[in-house]
Amino acid sequence: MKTASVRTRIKFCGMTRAGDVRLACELGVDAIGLVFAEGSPRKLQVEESRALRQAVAPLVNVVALFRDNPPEQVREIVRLLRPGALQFHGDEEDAFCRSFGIPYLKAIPMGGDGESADVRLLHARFPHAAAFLFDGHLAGEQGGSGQVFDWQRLPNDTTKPVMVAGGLTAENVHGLVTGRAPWAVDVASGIESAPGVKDGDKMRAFVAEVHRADCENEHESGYRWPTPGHCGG
Ligand SMILES: O=C(O)c1ccccc1NCC(=O)[C@H](O)[C@H](O)COP(=O)(O)O
Repeated sequence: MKTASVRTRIKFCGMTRAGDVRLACELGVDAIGLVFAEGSPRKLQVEESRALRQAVAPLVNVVALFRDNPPEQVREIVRLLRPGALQFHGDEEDAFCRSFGIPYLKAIPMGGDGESADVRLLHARFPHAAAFLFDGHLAGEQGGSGQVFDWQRLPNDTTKPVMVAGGLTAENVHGLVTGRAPWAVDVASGIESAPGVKDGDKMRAFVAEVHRADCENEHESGYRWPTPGHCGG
């Protein structure tokens, strides 16, 4: 898979507190995820989500997450929050996902002992997806499950950006980034002390480990950041 990117994008998902959002932005994450999926312990009411939206720093992307929500609900969230991307975790098809006029990320459940993701099938089924998010949960189950899947099953040949989620932590994300170099990593439970309650130390450690892995990839690829000392060299 090895993406030709010098920096792995980071998304922190399932934010429920404005202070956590502010810290995530200070740590330099690329996106924060706000969950509107029914039954999730991280699900937000519209008013809560508006307060979180206001805590997001400029240039940080907001992703709204859904799992088979009715279209009018998605439209209402889009109208009120103006997210930069939508993320779908249910049985939504391409026509539905793209109908809101905002780039969409399609979550692909990788839980269980399945085979490698079939890229041709995914591209045919979701031709307008901006990226695929390979996530550790089982088909039909909620995201944010904390379950890791076998990263060998990630596709090598997709032309869309690959995002990886599922049980990522500061302890294992370095191995993922150096081994597979995905476009982006996505984490919810691995930076929490309880569902929806982010832990500042875990957030810091996660970002630091992604950065450390990016620097190792940099040395391997021969790329050099224009800023001296960027990777401690
Ligand atoms: O986080 C949730 O509760 C959730 C519920 C329903 C659909 C998606 C959900 N989260 C999606 C994410 O993007 C998570 O970051 C991803 O599933 C990874 O979660 P984790 O394994 O806990 O890091």
